[in-house]
Formats: sequence, C-alpha cells, structure tokens
Amino acid sequence: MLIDTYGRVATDLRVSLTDRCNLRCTYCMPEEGLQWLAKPDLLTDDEIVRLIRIAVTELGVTEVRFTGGEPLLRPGLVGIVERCADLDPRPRMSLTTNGIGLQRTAQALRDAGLDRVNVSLDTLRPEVFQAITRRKRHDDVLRGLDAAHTAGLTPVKVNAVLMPGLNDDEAPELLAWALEKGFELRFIEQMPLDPQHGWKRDGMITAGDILASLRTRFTLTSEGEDERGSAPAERWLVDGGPARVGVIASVTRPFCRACDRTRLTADGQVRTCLFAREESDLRGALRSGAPDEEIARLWRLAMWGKKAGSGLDDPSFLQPDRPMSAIGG
Ligand SMILES: Nc1nc2c(ncn2[C@@H]2O[C@H](COP(=O)(O)OP(=O)(O)OP(=O)(O)O)[C@@H](O)[C@H]2O)c(=O)[nH]1
Ligand SMILES: C[S@@+](CC[C@H](N)C(=O)[O-])C[C@H]1O[C@@H](n2cnc3c(N)ncnc32)[C@H](O)[C@@H]1O
Ligand code: SF4
Ligand code: SF4
Repeated sequence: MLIDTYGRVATDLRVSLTDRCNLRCTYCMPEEGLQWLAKPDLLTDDEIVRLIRIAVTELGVTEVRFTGGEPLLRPGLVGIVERCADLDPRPRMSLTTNGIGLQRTAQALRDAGLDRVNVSLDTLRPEVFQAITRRKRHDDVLRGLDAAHTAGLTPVKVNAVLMPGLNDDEAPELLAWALEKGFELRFIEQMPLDPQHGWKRDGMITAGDILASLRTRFTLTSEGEDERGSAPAERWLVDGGPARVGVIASVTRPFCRACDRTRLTADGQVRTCLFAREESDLRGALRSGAPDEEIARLWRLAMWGKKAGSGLDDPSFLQPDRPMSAIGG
C-alpha cells in the first residue's frame, strides 16, 4: 500500500510516457519547446511495464493513466497498454491526450485494453485553437474525439482550460457541443505550471467565473461530495441530468485532502504531487539491478513523505522545477 502520513492511500498512478509534444499550449510550454529528455534517460517500455506491475501487484494501485507530454507520440504505447492489461489484478487504464493521431490509434488502443480517454480541447474556434496551441491542428483533435467515441473509449471526457481574452466567453458553447456529442466536459482552472512563470492568480478564470458563465444558459445542480470521491473534478448535473459538467478547481477549491495520486515521470522519478519539489529515483534503482521488493520499498518511502497539499496558498509557494509536460499533468 502507498500510504502517507495524513492517512491518504494512493491507488491512482499517472505515468508520463514522454515529455515531448506536438502542440505548444501557451499555459504549458514555450513556443520553442523545452529541453527534451535524452532518449537514454527515458524509461524503456519494459521498465515502464515493470514499474506498473510492481505498483499494481505490490502497492495496491488500481488505476493507471498514461499521460505526458503527448502520450500518443510514444511509439510503444499500444504494446504497453496490452501488457498492462495482462496484469493480475488488471488495472483500469485511461489516457490523457491532445487527440492528435487518436483517429488512427483509438481502435488499436481499445483492442489492447484501454478503458477510456480524456482529450484536451479548449475551444471550438479554429483560430482560437491556433492562438492557444500555436499549431493548426483543430480538425485532427475533433476527428480524434469522434474516433475515441466510436471505438468505445468511453466516457470520453474533454478537458478545457479557459483563458482571459482568448476563450473565456466559450463555456456555454463548449457545453452545448459536448452535450450534443455525448462527451463529458470539464473545465480546468489554469495552474502555475508554465515554464515561463507567467501565471497570475488575479489573471486566471476561476471556477466561480466558469459556473456563472454556464448558468447564463443552463441550470446546474451540484452532484454532491459522495459522488465525487477523490476525483479532481467537482461535477454538476446539467438541466436536471443525466448529463454532467465538471470543474477542476485546483486553485480556488483544492481537493488535496482526498488525493489518491502517485506519479511517475518519463525518466523514472516518483513524484508524490503535481507540485512536489522532490523526486525519488526509481530508474536508478531499476538500472542498478534492484529487485521488485526494493523498488516497492523506495516507492512507499517516497509516498510517506508526501506533503498535505499543493502549497499554492503558502506565501513561500514555489513552482516545481519541472514543467507540467515533464511531470505528466
Ligand atoms: N491539482 C491537481 N490537478 C490534477 C491532478 N490530477 C489531474 N489534475 C489536473 O486535472 C486536469 C485533468 O486531468 P486528467 O488527466 O484528465 O485526469 P483526471 O481528471 O484525474 O481524470 P478522470 O479520472 O478521468 O476524472 C489536468 O489539468 C490535470 O493536470 C491532481 O492530482 N492534482
Ligand atoms: C500536460 S497535458 C498532457 C497530456 C496531453 N498532452 C494533453 O494535453 O491532454 C495534461 C492536461 O494538463 C492540462 N494542463 C497543462 N498545463 C496546465 C496548466 N498550467 N494549468 C492547468 N492545466 C494544465 C492540459 O490542458 C491537459 O488537459
Ligand atoms: S497541454 Fe498537452 S498538448 Fe498542450 S503543450 Fe502541454 S503536453 Fe502538449
Ligand atoms: S495538488 Fe498534489 S496533493 Fe493536491 S490533489 Fe494534486 S497531486 Fe494531490
């Protein structure tokens, strides 16, 4: 079991498969990209599957999410999913992606055993998409979303970050579209994780702003804490349900008390929190020939040191040294 000193148990593992990406979302990466990890520093497919096996069979992890960077850029993704689907107990598996290339791989991922996908899409307007992501790939994302739905990678969730002056007027429009498509839309408050440190609390769109905007067109009824469990998204029934909309309000309504997450970076470091400033080196242990029990011990030890929360409200808060794309958002 991965338990911390606050009694929280981590059963949800987020695995970053690469720090690279084919978009350059302004809230995540600079235009020129980042200093990418060198190939030899990345975990191999075998190393990733071994760490997931240890997490699942020895440490009580039940949910595995593949993320990045852009996880669809990892050539071995389908094989990794297939091998993890053979584990006993079999973890539930999901993917968080920008959707580019999903049209080609959705069915293969489903056949390999992936359960569902979350796709990031901040806008329905191609020109705004280009302003946010610095790439002309809006159509690819829309096609990827449809392919995921058709392949049964459901519920398909859509993640949208709203930014002032860019897409903050689009919340009702996005929700109407998601309802029509049968996707579950979640709005995400922008977090201070961009490498250029451009984030400002008074410049972000808050959960309160988003809900007020949605209520101009829809009736929202809170789903309640019991339904939420440890999920980052607080959800509302739309016009009486059954459709829902979520808001992930890491900044204004943090959910750290119920956190059940542990993270693995693409270069094999355990992070106890998105905002952690320390990491534990599992890759070094793997490559020096440590047996499974030793890896499991190091992982438990790391989680025991997990902080109470993100620290966003501490006057001494410092952004993590790694950008979001390298942590595995
Ligand atoms: N603060 C915080 N944000 C998180 C955490 N996990 C995910 N997020 C953020 O929530 C947003 C959506 O993340 P997803 O990868 O779609 O995962 P999720 O919402 O946990 O996934 P579901 O299980 O499908 O609800 C992203 O911006 C993540 O960075 C977390 O543990 N803490
Ligand atoms: C880092 S991305 C990795 C997976 C994939 N490339 C994608 O975009 O879905 C994971 C999620 O983090 C979100 N994200 C990135 N930077 C963020 C920030 N500064 N604040 C809030 N969410 C952010 C993205 O919108 C996306 O939904
Ligand atoms: S949010 Fe995802 S798609 Fe956008 S730059 Fe970051 S890793 Fe790439
Ligand atoms: S900010 Fe850290 S402690 Fe809070 S929910 Fe996210 S990962 Fe967990």
